[in-house]
Amino acid sequence: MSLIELDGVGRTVILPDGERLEILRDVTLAVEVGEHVSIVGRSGSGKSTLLNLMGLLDTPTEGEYRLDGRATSGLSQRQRARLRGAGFGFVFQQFNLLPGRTALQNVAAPLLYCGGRDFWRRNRLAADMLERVGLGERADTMPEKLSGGEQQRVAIARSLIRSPRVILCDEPTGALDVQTGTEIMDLLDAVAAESGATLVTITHDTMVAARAHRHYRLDAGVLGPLDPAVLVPPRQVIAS
Ligand SMILES: Nc1ncnc2c1ncn2[C@@H]1O[C@H](COP(=O)(O)OP(=O)(O)OP(=O)(O)O)[C@@H](O)[C@H]1O
Repeated sequence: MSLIELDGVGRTVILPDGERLEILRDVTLAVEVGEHVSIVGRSGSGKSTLLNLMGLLDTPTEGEYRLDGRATSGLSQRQRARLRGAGFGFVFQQFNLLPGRTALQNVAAPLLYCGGRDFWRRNRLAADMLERVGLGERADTMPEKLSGGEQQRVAIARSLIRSPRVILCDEPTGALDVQTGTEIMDLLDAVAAESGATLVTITHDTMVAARAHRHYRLDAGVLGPLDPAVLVPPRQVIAS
């Protein structure tokens, strides 16, 4: 049994003029515990839509999504929200940090609504997470005073704070230069390996994709294998 199983999944929306737009078509994908899978596609190919489905932010209009062998189609909004909060960490291109809150407050934010023990020890957990991503000294700094790479580290610390089983990354290096992007991917790989988390990375960057164990390509909403010849080994580019 796979952790994530998409079985003939589609996502169609009805546009205001009544036209049907098929964003994803017949997507079948299985992701195992601890794997790193990448999905490469051009702008508009449906990457974010696919990631949103996996993260229970959106629902398929066709097919079935099973998480840990359990069908997600019958879940209530409340059950989906609970599973999402406990099971998934998200890392986005634009960091999505709360302005006017310190790095520590940003990292602790997912624990504000979880209740129980973790609510009361949220600041200590957040400080530990910031240490883990190399920003222990910057806990009291506002995001706007941090570099792009540092902001993404804060976002990674925030994504890890509830010990997710899956980290979903949407263009995690898209707003960073190549060197900083490489450091961020090194960090993501390291923290995922340490915690045994599964990593799914969607990107248009074949160098970022090359780091995964398995690679897919999304083309106009259709998922298929990626030709390994297009993958650029990361070290080779840094060295040149
Ligand atoms: N709710 C929606 N209503 C109408 N169109 C949508 C909706 N969601 C997505 N789309 C369209 O579906 C296509 C795929 O969107 P998606 O954001 O998944 O692509 P993407 O591959 O992530 O693109 P990018 O790399 O530019 O972010 C786009 O053409 C987008 O405009």
